[in-house]
Amino acid sequence: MTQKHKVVVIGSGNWGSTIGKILAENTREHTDMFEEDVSMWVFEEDVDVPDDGTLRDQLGDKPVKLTHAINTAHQNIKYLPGIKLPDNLVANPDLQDTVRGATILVFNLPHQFMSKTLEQIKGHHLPYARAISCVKGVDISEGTVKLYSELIMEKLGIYCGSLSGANIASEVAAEYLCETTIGYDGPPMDYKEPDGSSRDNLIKVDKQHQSKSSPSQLSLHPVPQNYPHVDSALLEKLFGRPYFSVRVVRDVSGVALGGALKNIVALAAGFVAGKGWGENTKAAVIRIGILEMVRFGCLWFPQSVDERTFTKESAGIADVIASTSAGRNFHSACHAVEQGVTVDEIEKKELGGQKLQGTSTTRAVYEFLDKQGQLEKFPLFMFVHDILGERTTMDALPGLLIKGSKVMV
Ligand SMILES: NC(=O)c1ccc[n+]([C@@H]2O[C@H](COP(=O)([O-])OP(=O)(O)OC[C@H]3O[C@@H](n4cnc5c(N)ncnc54)[C@H](O)[C@@H]3O)[C@@H](O)[C@H]2O)c1
Ligand SMILES: O=P(O)(O)OC[C@H](O)CO
Repeated sequence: MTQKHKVVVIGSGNWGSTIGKILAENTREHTDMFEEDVSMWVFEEDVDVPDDGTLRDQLGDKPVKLTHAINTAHQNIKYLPGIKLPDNLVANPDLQDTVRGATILVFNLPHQFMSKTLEQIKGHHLPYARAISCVKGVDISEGTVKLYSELIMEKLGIYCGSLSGANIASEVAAEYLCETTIGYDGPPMDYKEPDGSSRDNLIKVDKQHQSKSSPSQLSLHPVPQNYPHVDSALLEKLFGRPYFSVRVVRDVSGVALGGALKNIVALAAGFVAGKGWGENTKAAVIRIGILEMVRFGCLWFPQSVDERTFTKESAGIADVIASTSAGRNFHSACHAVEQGVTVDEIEKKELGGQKLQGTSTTRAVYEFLDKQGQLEKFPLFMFVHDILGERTTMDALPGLLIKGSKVMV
């Protein structure tokens, strides 16, 4: 192989910076396969410098640009404070410059910002780049439901897998052992054509990744032969760390969907905790939530979602467990009930600019199910939506759980 992969991260929040750290640690260890520097696109903003002697020596005591803080102090002082980032993780405020020439794009943004970001990237990336989406959410538009891995494929015309798991960012950044799942089912003919840039050599990808409501076929440019193959072995080298155990599976949709829908269940669990109703009630909510996650996958991603992903992989059951105990969605829902305010208010007040994914996912999923006339099959998702919009109260939950205890997949 004569070429090395150029890896970039798009997004620099709590998880974006953590994944950036992992990638940069690995590109430094595998310089035979990857360029050592990893560029990270940062949505530029002015940030206050924490009252810390070393940081103040490096950055001063006036607000600074976030990119300057990351590239000087090697710390994301706003979204991942207290964690040392490798110095080969290079913050870049210019999105198009970040993706230029990159062969592996890792998307790690709150889903709210994805569509606009993809519009800005279009035409500035390599046609044969490959992508991994770490985004937890779904895109609902014109009556269809799409995963962000799909949206990336459609908007940029490049193959995209997904990464999701029980991965509370602060714990991963502190290097406490955890697992993750990567869904990747890239085209088998990826490297057969010597000239990857030739338009004549497009590869057709057929229904291996698409939801029922999306187009079933996509034409892809093969990766030139002189790059290391993007396959499960390469992905394990790029993402796996002694503290971050990676399993690669083929169920891209199941992995992405697990990460998106568990946030609705985490909100429900948080509401229960806020009421002080205890672990049995929370367990009942989790059980029904998992059934609804599986049902959603089976209904709208029947060709691709493997039901077992939800029960066997970190992207399924393990993520539900972590998120219903310690995630931001869980804590925000809990505090909202305790303080008698909305979850949106808690997000603004307590999260320091971080973005909840569960509230907008709940609203989007509800809107989609409503259009499909399928709401009654998802009583817990409906309940979370109604609590968020103050259309019902927590007193309705016991009745729902008793009804839900008879719910079968
Ligand atoms: N934080 C976690 O523990 C965690 C773990 C696993 C997966 N995830 C998922 O990773 C994804 C990214 O989450 P995160 O935790 O890195 O982000 P975050 O919640 O820390 O969000 C803040 C990010 O949004 C950016 N931002 C703000 N306004 C923007 C705009 N207009 N355009 C573009 N970007 C803007 C900020 O610069 C910052 O990088 C989400 O889908 C999340 O569900 C998060
Ligand atoms: O903090 P949350 O609720 O966004 O959850 C974080 C991760 O998704 C947990 O795996």
